[in-house]
Amino acid sequence: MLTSVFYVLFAIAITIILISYVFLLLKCKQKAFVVIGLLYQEKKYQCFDQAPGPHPWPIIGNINLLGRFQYNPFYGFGTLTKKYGDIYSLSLGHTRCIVVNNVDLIKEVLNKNGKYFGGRPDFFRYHKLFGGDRNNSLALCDWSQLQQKRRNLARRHCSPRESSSYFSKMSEIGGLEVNQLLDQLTNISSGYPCDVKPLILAASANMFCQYMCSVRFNYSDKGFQKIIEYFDEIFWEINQGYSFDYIPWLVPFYCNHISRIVHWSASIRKFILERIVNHRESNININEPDKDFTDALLKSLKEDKNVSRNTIIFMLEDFIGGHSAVGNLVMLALAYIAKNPTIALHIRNEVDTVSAKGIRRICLYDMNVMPYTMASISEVLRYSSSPIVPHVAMEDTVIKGFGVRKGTIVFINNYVLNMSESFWNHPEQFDPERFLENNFTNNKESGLKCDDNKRTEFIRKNDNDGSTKSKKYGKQNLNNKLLKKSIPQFLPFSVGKRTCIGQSLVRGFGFLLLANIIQNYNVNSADFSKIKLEKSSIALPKKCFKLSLRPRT
Ligand code: HEM
Repeated sequence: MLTSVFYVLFAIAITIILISYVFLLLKCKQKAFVVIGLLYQEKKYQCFDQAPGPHPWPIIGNINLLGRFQYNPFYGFGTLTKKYGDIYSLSLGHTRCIVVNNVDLIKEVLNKNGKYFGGRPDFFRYHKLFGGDRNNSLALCDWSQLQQKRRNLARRHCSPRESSSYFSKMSEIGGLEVNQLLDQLTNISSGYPCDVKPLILAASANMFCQYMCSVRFNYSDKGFQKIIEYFDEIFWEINQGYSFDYIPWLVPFYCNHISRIVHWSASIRKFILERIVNHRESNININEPDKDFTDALLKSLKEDKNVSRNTIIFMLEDFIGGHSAVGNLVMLALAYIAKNPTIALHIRNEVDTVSAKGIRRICLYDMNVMPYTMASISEVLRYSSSPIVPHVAMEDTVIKGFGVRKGTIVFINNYVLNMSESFWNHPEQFDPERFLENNFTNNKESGLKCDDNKRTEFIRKNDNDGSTKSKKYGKQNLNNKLLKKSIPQFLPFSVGKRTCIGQSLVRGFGFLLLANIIQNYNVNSADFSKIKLEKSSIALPKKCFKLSLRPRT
């Protein structure tokens, strides 16, 4: 009896494996049918083969290859280029994917063909993170008119111009919150190792909450602490990849993990409703000018019948959640500074010069005259190579002559760009100087690598003129160094229609936190072996390394 059960199960398993294998092979061979023009007002199609790639295994496809590079899948993607070229196909489970590994291809996907690649992967996890529907999320939804509307609504608040009132509001709020953070740090800054991450996240969260919703929370508020922790968990989660994303029948094995995700996101939503939205909703005056982003959102709810209350709440959640990215980025910057004391010295020189040796705090307008500090933030972004959220082809299309079928996931490998020796000198070294230059000459024309410094005459301007000049030519500091303005292969926030909306907030609030901490503290670590910084991620685990902060005398 037992033997026959065994044979039946064995036969079922073999059948499943065979069906899966045939299915996978067929998917690899399918061609993309792409419209190439009109003939007598009829669409003319041409079919294109998919890019070649490694041979898939039944059921798992090529997941085994990524398993080998679990610590850094994007490094793994890079090594596969040696065999398959800069664009190749993979099957992850039964999902077809392409990986693009050079700057021209990346721009071909995101800029030239952005309208065809506006989708996002349909992972079960993504739905669970956003109330059962990933289209509630700004970053994980497919492209739609609603998404365009949401982006337009957010633009003014999230990408403020330096001359705008939004920018001065950011500076003011950021400065006040920095004072609160420094107060908190005095309690723990004895020079002994301490867990600074929760405080930095709380400061960042308060900057976002005040800027977007005109609300701030006490650092000792237990509800606030929990929500920051959950946001941080979600930020880590979004930056991870799991086999069950591609092999859905594995989901039941992860049900505890999934319940945790649901709990984090439901708790965040409850907090935002109870502590921010409900009160504001009852007091909204449609005739008064917008006080903040929350006002703009709530008014759009009244004015536009196509905008739902859910949309508003999830948008707020997405934007407030941006604080985790900033907090993690600042933690990373502090870790690199602790490891490289000369970097701290350079930042401190800028801070001391700008603040007349600490007479005042650093404000947002100082960004223009502190290019080394800004360069350090860029170098953290380069070195950590935060992955670009995968895109999905929304219809059959063609990239570099290879067919890409509707539903194909596109991995944009910006890690290879950030670590390429053809673009950067000694890319393995952490060196903010690579983002600085001495003059205004265009490096592209000279054929130099983007971090080669050219030494030509630079007209010295006095300090008062510095900010006007910096607006015109890029960021200039008091030592006549400039922050390089545009580096074509440096795409930490991606490009195209789905580019990051929060980049100005990242640079602004990140700068304020970093510069003011360095102004006041020497940052060190008692045990550098505990500072584990993974490549291809700016997300740190919830419990990460401790740092020693010693007040500057
Ligand atoms: C270090 C911090 C950050 C990095 C490196 C980063 C990077 C990125 C990247 C690479 C994308 C994907 C773009 C694409 O798919 O082509 C993205 C999307 C997005 N980011 Fe950020 N981001 C950061 C912080 C923030 C913050 C603070 C906010 C909000 C306040 C934010 C809001 C968004 C949104 C809403 C999207 C989705 C845009 C869309 O799909 O239409 N990000 N970000």
